[in-house]
Order: sequence, then C-alpha cells, then structure tokens
Amino acid sequence: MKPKVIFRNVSKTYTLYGGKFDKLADLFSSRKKKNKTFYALNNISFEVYEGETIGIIGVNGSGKSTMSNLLAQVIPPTSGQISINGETSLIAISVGLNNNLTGFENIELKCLMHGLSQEKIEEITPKIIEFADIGEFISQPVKNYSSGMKSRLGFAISVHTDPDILIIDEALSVGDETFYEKCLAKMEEFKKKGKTIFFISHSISQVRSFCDRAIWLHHGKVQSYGGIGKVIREYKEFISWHKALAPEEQKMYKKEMMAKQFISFDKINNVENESVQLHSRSMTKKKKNSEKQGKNFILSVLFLCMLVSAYMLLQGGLHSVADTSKKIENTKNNLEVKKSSQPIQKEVRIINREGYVRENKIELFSDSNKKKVISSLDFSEKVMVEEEADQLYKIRLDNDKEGYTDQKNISLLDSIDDTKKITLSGILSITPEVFSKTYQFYLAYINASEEKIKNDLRGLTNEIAENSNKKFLVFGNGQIIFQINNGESTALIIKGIDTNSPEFSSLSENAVLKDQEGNFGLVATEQNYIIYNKLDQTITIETK
Ligand SMILES: Nc1ncnc2c1ncn2[C@@H]1O[C@H](COP(=O)(O)OP(=O)(O)OP(=O)(O)O)[C@@H](O)[C@H]1O
Repeated sequence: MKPKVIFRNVSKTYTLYGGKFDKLADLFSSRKKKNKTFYALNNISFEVYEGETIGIIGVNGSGKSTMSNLLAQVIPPTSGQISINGETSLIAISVGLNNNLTGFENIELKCLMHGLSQEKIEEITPKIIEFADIGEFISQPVKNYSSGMKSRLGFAISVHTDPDILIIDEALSVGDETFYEKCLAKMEEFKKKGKTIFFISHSISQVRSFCDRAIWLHHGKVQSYGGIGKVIREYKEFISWHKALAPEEQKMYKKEMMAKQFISFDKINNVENESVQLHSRSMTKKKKNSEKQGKNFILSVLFLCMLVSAYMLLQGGLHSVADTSKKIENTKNNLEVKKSSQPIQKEVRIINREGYVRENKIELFSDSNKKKVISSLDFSEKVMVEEEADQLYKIRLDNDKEGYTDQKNISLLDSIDDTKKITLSGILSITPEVFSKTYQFYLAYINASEEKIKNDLRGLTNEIAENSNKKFLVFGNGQIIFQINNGESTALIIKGIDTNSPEFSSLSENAVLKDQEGNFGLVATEQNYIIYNKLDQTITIETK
C-alpha cells in the first residue's frame, strides 16, 4: 500500500527574538543581534497509510501544533522532506476562519479554497449550517463567535469539503458533548471511507478510543511511535514520573530539555547526558559520531554543566544528575508522589476590561500555579483582563491566547491617568524629517487596509511578515513602518528618534505609563497613544 503521508528527517526551527523591539532592531539596524534558533521539531520521520487514524500526543509546547501545521502545509519545514498524497484539511480553533467575514462568507471562501464549484458550494452549504448548528450567528462576523462556535463551524466546513487527510488539532476540546459525539460519528464515517486522520489532543481517553496508532512528541522529538496501547502506556508512565518530581526538579528537567532544543541534536547526541533521558525510549536514534564540535556547542555544554553544578550546590547535594536518572527508573517503586494539600478556594473577581502591559518582557503563565511560562509580553502590549484572583490576572491576547500574569504587570486602560496630554505636532522635532514634514499624511493611514496603503503610498521598500497575521510595511530608508495585523494597519512606527533632545524629555515626563527603568513609555495625545522605546529610538503611534 502506498503511504499517504511521509515525513523524512523533518525539522522546523524558529528564530527567537527577545521581543518585538529586538526583532525590529534586528530587521532594520546594521548592528545585528545574536538571536537563538529553536528546534520546535527535530529530525522527525514516519509514514502513515490510507485509512489510518493517528493520534498525536505530548505535553504543552512539545510540537503538536507545529506538526499539524506542517501536515496541513500551512508552514514549510526548515529541512527534510514531506510527501502528502491527497488534499488536506486542518481543523483548529484559531486557524482557517477569517474573523472579519460572517459564517456564511467563511463557508463560501473555504469551499472555494478547496476548489469546489459554485454549484457544489450551494449544495453543501445547508448541510454545513445544519452540522455547525450555531443558529443566527451564521450571519454574524466570526470575531463575535465563542471558541466553541468557531470550532463547530471549522469542523462542519472541513468534513463537508471531503478532504483525503483530515487534521484535527484540539478542535473538539471546546465543543459540548452532543457536538463531540456528532464529530466522532463523522470521523468514523471518514475512517470507513478509507481516509486518513491525524488527531491532536490532550485527552488521552479520546485518543485511545479513536486512534489506531500514535506519535508521542516530546520537546520537538518523537519519543514514541506505534500501536496506541504502547504509546499511551509510555506517555502515562512519563506523566506519573514527572508529577512525582519536586517542583524544583521539574523546572530543572524542563530547562535541560529546552536547552537541547536550541542546538542541533546531531551534535548533542555525541555527548548527551544519558542520565536525563527518559527511561522508556522505543524509537531508534540515528547516531552521528563524526560531527565537529563548534564553539557555540562547547559553550552551551559548559553552560549546562554550570547550571547543573549550581543547582546541586544550592540544593546541598540534593540529587546528582545520575541520582535523578535512577529516580526515573525507580519511579513506581521508590518515589513518593507528592499529594497536594487541600486546594485553597481563591476569590475570583470578574474584570473584563482592556489593559496595557506596564513592563517590558513580562512572563505569561499557562495557569494560576505559574509553573509554565507560555510567552513573554512587551511593554504596552494591549490585553483583555478577564478576571483577578489572588493578585493574579487572567488575560487574553489579540490572538485569543490566554494566560496568567501578576496584577502589577498590567495597568487597566480606564485607570490610566489620561489628563497629561501633549500634542503630536509638539514633539515633531524629535522625529526624522521624512516624517515631520508630512506627518498628517502618514497618520491618515493608521487603520487603513494594507491594500490601500500599498496603492496610495509611494516608496514601499520592504515587506516583512512576522507570521500569517502580522507584517510590517517599510517605507523609504526604513524610518517609516506600518504595522499590519490581519490586513489592516494598527500602528505607525517611526525610527531614528532623537532621544537626547529636551522635547524627548518632555515626552517622557508626560508618559502616563512607564516601565521601571525608564526605557519605555506611553503618552496620550488627544487622538493617539504614542509609545516610545528609548533603546531602539522608536516611537509607535496608535489611534485611541
Ligand atoms: N512562531 C513561533 N516562533 C517561535 N517559537 C514557536 C513558534 N511556534 C511555536 N513555537 C515554539 O515551538 C514549540 C512547539 O510549539 P507547538 O505550538 O507546536 O506545541 P504544542 O505541543 O502544540 O503546544 P500546546 O499543547 O501548548 O498547544 C514551543 O516551544 C513553542 O513555543
């Protein structure tokens, strides 16, 4: 039988920047910063056949969504070969639907993208609407939908366009039980037709009940691959081992694993400290022995060793790395699983107000225990504060990502003292001439569509995409940049600001929000917010 999907030594790397300002500095300045390359997936190989249902499991950040995006050909691999024989369709909560279009329009658009004729679209639209079952919302813009509704519509469209390969990324986790059962029935129908399904889920019971085989991803590598029973057993063993570690050991383990994702595994294989490997490895590793050790690699290993030594010293010889390994081996027999004490009921206050990040590079945690950092936020990033409990805010970002951060890191927008107003025309002397002479002309294009900016403005010299939703349009010698989010300009960035002038001091004195070090500030004018970044000598202008 011919494989439907083949992955051969596939890797996906990302360049990690310190923050949006670092990225801008790197893109536009001649002084290049040293940014890190991160392996989200490293050297992945497998084959999947017609009619198979493959579960993809792994803890947060292990590479599941990266894998689903590669499968759906939404992103290209950095290296290796992917061969896909058939039409793929990805269903994920935040992917594939255009937020500004209505449910109806999204149906038409997605069907057209799948190459369906107008006649076929007319035939299946009522079926999609019936399956999605979101009532009147079908004629509302998708941005007004709950995540459950998005998932319903996404699933309904995808299964009705009849793809050969269906990729379901956590999309069923937000639906209710009736919808979940309806989806399962549809997936069974798919299986019977001999179609291939990739099912990415945190729910082990869903994966077990539905999949034939599974791939367990762990820190960007295939930790186990094969029959569903075997893979789930190994994964669960790992989870119990990990849960039994003390919080400090968990942190240490994660740090070590992530450090490996920053350098080539080929290099690391030669000197990999076996003591931190998991006890149950079933996959075969390709050994490469003759790699030259580069300077960076030696530094990284030294750094790792220093970290380990420092940790062991601090803990007064708590455990050696070898001990940790033994501990893994003897998890079930010797380790006492720490029982959490009675959970303390925290009082939750509903906030639902917009806020600004008030320090640069604050940590966003995945849950209120603050164990896992999921991203870092830059000064002045706008967030929606949903609730507060125990001086911790639960916040939502523009891309619908949610997380927790300390209350002190966020200023609620309506609590910002907006009275210290200054005018934009009053600070033009600190901006480069190319902007100050015709600033009103440029300002008129904040909130304009990308298309309009490109049509109307001359001198576009560069276009830099940060991801599928966000890009920068660079004009002239790079001093005028429009930030585009989802096809619309959301901010105008001016580079080459004179930060030594008295006008800049007055700008910073009037800041209604400032970071502690005084490098970043937000200033309110009658119509705009101006965010200055002293380090990069930029101001970012947004409309209020
Ligand atoms: N565009 C990106 N730039 C930088 N790093 C990224 C990017 N996308 C993903 N990553 C990183 O790659 C790793 C794998 O991410 P991915 O979203 O694939 O994990 P996941 O297993 O789907 O996580 P989760 O279960 O939380 O959804 C993570 O460490 C993530 O931070």
